[in-house]
Amino acid sequence: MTEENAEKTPVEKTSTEAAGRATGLSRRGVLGAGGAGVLAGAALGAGLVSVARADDSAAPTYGGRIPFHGDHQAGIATPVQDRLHFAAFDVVTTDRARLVAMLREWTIAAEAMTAGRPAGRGAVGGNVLAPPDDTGEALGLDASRLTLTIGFGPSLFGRFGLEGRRPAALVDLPHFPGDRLDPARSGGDLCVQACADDPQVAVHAVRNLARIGFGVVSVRWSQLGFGKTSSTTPDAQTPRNMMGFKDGTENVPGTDAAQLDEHVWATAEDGADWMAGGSYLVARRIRMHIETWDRTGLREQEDIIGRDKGEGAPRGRQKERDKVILEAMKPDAHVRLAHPDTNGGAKILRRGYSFTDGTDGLGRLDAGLFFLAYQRNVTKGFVQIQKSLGADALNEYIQHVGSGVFAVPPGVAKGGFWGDTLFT
Ligand SMILES: C=CC1=C(C)c2cc3[nH]c(cc4nc(cc5[nH]c(cc1n2)c(C)c5CCC(=O)O)C(CCC(=O)O)=C4C)c(C)c3C=C
Ligand SMILES: [Fe+2]
Repeated sequence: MTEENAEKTPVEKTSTEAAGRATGLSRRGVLGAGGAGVLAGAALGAGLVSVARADDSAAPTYGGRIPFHGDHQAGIATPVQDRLHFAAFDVVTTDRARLVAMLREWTIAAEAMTAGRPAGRGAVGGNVLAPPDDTGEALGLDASRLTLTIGFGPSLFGRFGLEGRRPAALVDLPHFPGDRLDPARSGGDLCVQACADDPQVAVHAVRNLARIGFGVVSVRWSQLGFGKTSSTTPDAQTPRNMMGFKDGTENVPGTDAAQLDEHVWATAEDGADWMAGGSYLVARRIRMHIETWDRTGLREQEDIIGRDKGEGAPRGRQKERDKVILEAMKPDAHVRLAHPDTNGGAKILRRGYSFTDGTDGLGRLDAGLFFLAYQRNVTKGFVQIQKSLGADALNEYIQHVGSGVFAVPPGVAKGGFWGDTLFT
């Protein structure tokens, strides 16, 4: 933890102190600018309202602000918000200096937007002959606990003088049986994970980064998510996925420093000194055959998962948090195969979201789970567990259709920029 963040909860609680640090007008401040209202508007609109709790069990704390700076990027161990906009980018320039300049600009914009301020000089009030710096759709909205998390894909490391800097842990994912990966929904040189309680805030952030990056990056694919399917706060109510089951019961808690160090945060000894304090992200778009699932009997559904549907209790137990008895589950139950005891102790921090992208032209919902998982070692984490899930009874009801793997660098210190440990 940096000195500054050491005494703070993940959601910044103070208003006056942080307001003093805010450099620009808030989104609300811009709208309400005029006379004495400006200062008050700046403090409020920067999203600096106090929130009673730092977990995600409370009603959405629109306006809550999650600090951008720190040893680790926000959006990994911090409490999971309700909405996602994830985007993967191709770098379209061959000029390293332009890429670095864009990362600096992105960082400044990300600092502003996660604090509830507009990008650049804002959406209004500037030169009327020039396009505004900010696209404007988040004017009047609070920070909404927005987090922006950047990652670098394997394809970035063959260029820009980064040859030899690719971490050994950033492996290409192998082909898994049943994969039907669409290249148009896979890969990417960079990714940005935007999470917020308000979907408009998340979409606004990605849109403005894409706009700033024009000529340097172009969006390769993106995914919206509407309901978290995991939690980093075990005391909070566990969310449900599109199959109706509680999802995220057994996850790495965002407050458990020992587990985070063991399973999530990379160290210099892991092979890449620039990744110390970072993590590795696996993203998978997993389509669910919802209609088939909905015609499956309740007992069979519960056997497939290995937990009951109502309470989320493991097979043979009563309560969600009761210790699992793997032998009480069918040999091909999802939880049994994914459990650390079946995988040499492997644990990943899941942070996925449900998605529904309309229908597929055959009258079926194009819905599922946009699976996001952070880990210190992709081979020992996702790859190990996914291999084990080759025997999963759930496979009859799901298909992996998109994929990406990214090195997520450590957090940014004040005055630094996204990826500075890699590029400088
Ligand atoms: C490779 C990793 C995993 C993939 C891919 C995956 C897909 C997937 N999972 C569900 C639903 C549930 N998963 C649950 C638990 C669970 N899943 C994984 C890993 C992957 N899941 C792990 C590591 C665990 C925890 C195992 C444990 O330690 O007990 C559960 C149970 C509740 C919970 O603990 O989260 C559900 C439900 C779906 C629907 C899905 C693909 C669409
Ligand atoms: Fe799972």
